[in-house]
Amino acid sequence: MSNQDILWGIAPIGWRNDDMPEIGKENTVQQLLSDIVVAGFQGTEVGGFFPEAKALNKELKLRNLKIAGQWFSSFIIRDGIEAVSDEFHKHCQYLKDVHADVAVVSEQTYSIQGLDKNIFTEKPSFNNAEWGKLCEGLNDLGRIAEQYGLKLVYHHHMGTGIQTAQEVDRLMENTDANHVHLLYDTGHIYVSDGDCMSMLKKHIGRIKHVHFKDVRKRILEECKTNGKSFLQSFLSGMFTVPGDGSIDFTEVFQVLVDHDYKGWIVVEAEQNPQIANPLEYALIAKTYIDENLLVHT
Ligand SMILES: O=C1C[C@@H](O)[C@H](O)[C@@H](O)C1=O
Ligand SMILES: [Co+2]
Repeated sequence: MSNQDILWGIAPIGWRNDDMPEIGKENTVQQLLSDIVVAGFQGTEVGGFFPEAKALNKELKLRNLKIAGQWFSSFIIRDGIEAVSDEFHKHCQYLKDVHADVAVVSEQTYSIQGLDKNIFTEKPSFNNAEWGKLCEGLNDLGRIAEQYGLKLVYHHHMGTGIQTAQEVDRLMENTDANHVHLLYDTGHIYVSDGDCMSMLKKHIGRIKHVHFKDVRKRILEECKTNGKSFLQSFLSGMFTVPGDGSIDFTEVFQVLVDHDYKGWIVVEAEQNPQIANPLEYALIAKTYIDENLLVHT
């Protein structure tokens, strides 16, 4: 594997979190991007607080950084594909303008990820008609993404209708592999199913984007016992950067390398920036990657 095949990024979510815009407000885009350079990453994903394309490109160029992609909350089941397509075209145009590679899509109809509900017991499920509508709609969005030179990567997520390995299997079976790819997020599947290796091995051919999110198992168990929401769980420290939690990333990385994975691996650890200094944790992640993952390649 050559070093160019994998690009290493870190998401803005440790500095400022789109799920909770009130925390980390003091962290500017300039501060975030400069911290990313200091920590030694090659790029990031777009956060909700990022400026328009021209201004962002200038800040990126100053620091020789790249954009991997950006999250898009789709409501295909609730609003229908036509309404979503209009919005998605605009989203993809912005991503093209900032030279991104992927459009991260997550279906948010009935999602409880931002609500004050027990994230471990109250997730929604889709009925057969909703599944059909979603899969067809994602195929359409995948074709739109391609018009902008992007790959649509689907983000399975806690508290949504596509959370468990079984739900991801069904989504992969019923969408077109040419147009709908998978974003593999270690943290979400570990919290959901207690295992992150099966999904990786099963769908490695569809995985075109990766989020490295680690989980502190002891805190996960506490959050489960107390029936916490998604937001309360991450504020309690359920997630952290690779090497600081309970997931064995050497195993994960080996599978990616063995299957010649090409693309981004983005460290993504939402924590409260007032408790977990974002630059300090970015450095912990990079040191772990350099000393435990890249050392064997
Ligand atoms: O990729 C992600 C984007 C966030 O907005 C989300 O809530 C987080 O958990 C995640 O994995
Ligand atoms: Co993620």
